[in-house]
Amino acid sequence: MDQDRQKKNAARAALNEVQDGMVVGLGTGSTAAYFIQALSNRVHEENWRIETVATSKESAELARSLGLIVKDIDEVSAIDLTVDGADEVDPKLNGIKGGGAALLFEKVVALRSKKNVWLIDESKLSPRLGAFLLPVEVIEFGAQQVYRTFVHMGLHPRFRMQNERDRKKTDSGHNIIDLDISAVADLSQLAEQLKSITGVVEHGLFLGICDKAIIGSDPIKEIERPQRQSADQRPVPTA
Ligand SMILES: O=C[C@H](O)[C@H](O)[C@H](O)COP(=O)(O)O
Repeated sequence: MDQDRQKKNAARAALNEVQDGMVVGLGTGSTAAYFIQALSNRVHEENWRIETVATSKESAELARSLGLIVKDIDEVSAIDLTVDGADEVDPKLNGIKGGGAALLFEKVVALRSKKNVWLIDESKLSPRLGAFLLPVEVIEFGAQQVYRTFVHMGLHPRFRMQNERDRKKTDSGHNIIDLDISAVADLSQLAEQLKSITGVVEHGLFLGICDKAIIGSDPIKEIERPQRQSADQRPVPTA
């Protein structure tokens, strides 16, 4: 089954996770967009009262255009469930995100969510993370200096470009530097190192955050984390 069909399948299956009255975090990207569409259909069919929180301008606009209520994250007291896509996922449900440059808001929302569900197609499952380049969000000021640090760390950095001349800007106006982490042995250590570099805002390693992955194959497969962490047991977003 092609990847697009799998994404749609997973998005439909994720509706089983949603209940009337929930506050739902909306991810970003093509798979999350299928979920937003499916959620909007369900909300209108069932006349549900659902509030959403978006992880990007793109997802907020899509959700609003489909008649969903989109709140600012600071207007809600809790997020019951967040449904998002991912770029690469290992068997322990660690993942790489940020292929669509939305990793910062995605991580803020995910770490405040009671449950995180990722929707993927089979091609994104990987025995070990590192096939996908790791996106790192850095402030524009001194970005070239941070880039040099990544060179010294042997991470073969490259600035994400919008076009031939301009660097890609995130929703927060930051730059993205993509890193080759295929040779890195300890990803938790790398995550800590990255967070300790001044100028780095966030990285796309999502370790211990996802509770369930839904793979949109035929039949649908699900991988669940055995012990779920509640939102307040998760590391705070600065960790
Ligand atoms: O920044 C973007 C996000 O992390 C996406 O969720 C991720 O890139 C997957 O996107 P897609 O569903 O389009 O493959």
